[in-house]
Amino acid sequence: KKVEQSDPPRTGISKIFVNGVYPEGETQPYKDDNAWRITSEEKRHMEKIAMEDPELTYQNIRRAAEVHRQVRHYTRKYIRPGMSLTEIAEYIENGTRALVEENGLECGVGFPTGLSLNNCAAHFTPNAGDTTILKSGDVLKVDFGVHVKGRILDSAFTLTWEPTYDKLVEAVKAATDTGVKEAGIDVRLGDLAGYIQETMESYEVEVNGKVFPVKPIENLSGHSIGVYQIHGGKSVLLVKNGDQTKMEEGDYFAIETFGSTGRGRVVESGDCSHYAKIINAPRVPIRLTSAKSLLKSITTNFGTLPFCRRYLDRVGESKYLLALNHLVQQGIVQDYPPLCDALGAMTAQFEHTILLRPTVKEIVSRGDDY
Ligand SMILES: COc1ccc(Cn2nnc3c2[C@](C)(O)CC[C@@H]3OC(=O)NC(C)C)cc1
Ligand SMILES: [Co+2]
Repeated sequence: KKVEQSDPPRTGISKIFVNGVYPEGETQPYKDDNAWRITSEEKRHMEKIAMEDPELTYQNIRRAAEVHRQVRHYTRKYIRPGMSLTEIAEYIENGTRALVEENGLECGVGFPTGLSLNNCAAHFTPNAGDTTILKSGDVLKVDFGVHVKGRILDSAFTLTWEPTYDKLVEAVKAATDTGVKEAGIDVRLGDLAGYIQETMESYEVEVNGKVFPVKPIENLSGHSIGVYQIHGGKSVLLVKNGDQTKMEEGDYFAIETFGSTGRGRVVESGDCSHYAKIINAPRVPIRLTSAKSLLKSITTNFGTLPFCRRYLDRVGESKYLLALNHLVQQGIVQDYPPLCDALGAMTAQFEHTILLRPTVKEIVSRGDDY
């Protein structure tokens, strides 16, 4: 008998997909490829190897994607104006941890639950004591991640409860779908940015009789994703540029676009919540004892995955700010403050994770919602 998901979502996904086979995402053939990659014996063989290698297998990222789809399905119904951002974050994180059957660094939350409001576009999640309450006129970007064996599913969507900014939301959803559609092996990042920009700029939003063109946020980007590494080093900007770097076979990409009715540019603003160990940080001796022990806790609990202050609270750390700022100063931990456009601007985001498989492009985070 098929096991159904509970509400709130708490049934481990392996109890539902008992044979360990998770749904393949939407697949798209690579452009002007005339099906060569699908029929090529060599490409199919390479893919077969990827399927079998436990590290490379697509089952890890597909399991993370199924968790993401089920958690966001319930979350969209649950989030209501009047709720605090903290209870929204905890709903998403509790659901994610239960469904992925969190287990140390084997599988769990991929990165902090982004809940950026209105002019803020990214890297905001509440710290302890944050009393922000969601309002009906807010435009909320929900950006959360799930990882299985370090394969991070990074996907995001925008929620509104009034129609004022529907055109902004539509513009960004369309721009992200353009990015997904035009992405492919050997596609230049600078060209892909141009296609995204073109779609985004073909929209405008009318707010109280005033018309605003939708602008891509020029200093935000999509990015490649590595194993336990949210940013794999390649950035997909949102405005046309000359970056000749190509997307490559085997790459995992977070294709995300951000639109704004404001300047189309973000600046760091407000208290930081998001942090991550710098991958190949210099091994400098740490003099400050509290910083030494905090670093040990970060390495144990998060490795190189991004974390936030609430996650430090949760694993029992306290009075850690001095030590944390010391690790940032020493270039061991990177801080990621909230990224916001001007006050009064409204921003929206949509994001999918895509796999550039040898034979096809797989939009692994695609659901019936977006
Ligand atoms: C510390 O927690 C995180 C969580 C996610 C990321 C993933 N990411 N990496 N860069 C970005 C992101 C976000 C969170 O997707 C939002 C867009 C942002 O683009 C950006 O800044 N681009 C410039 C380099 C041009 C990074 C850190
Ligand atoms: Co994201």
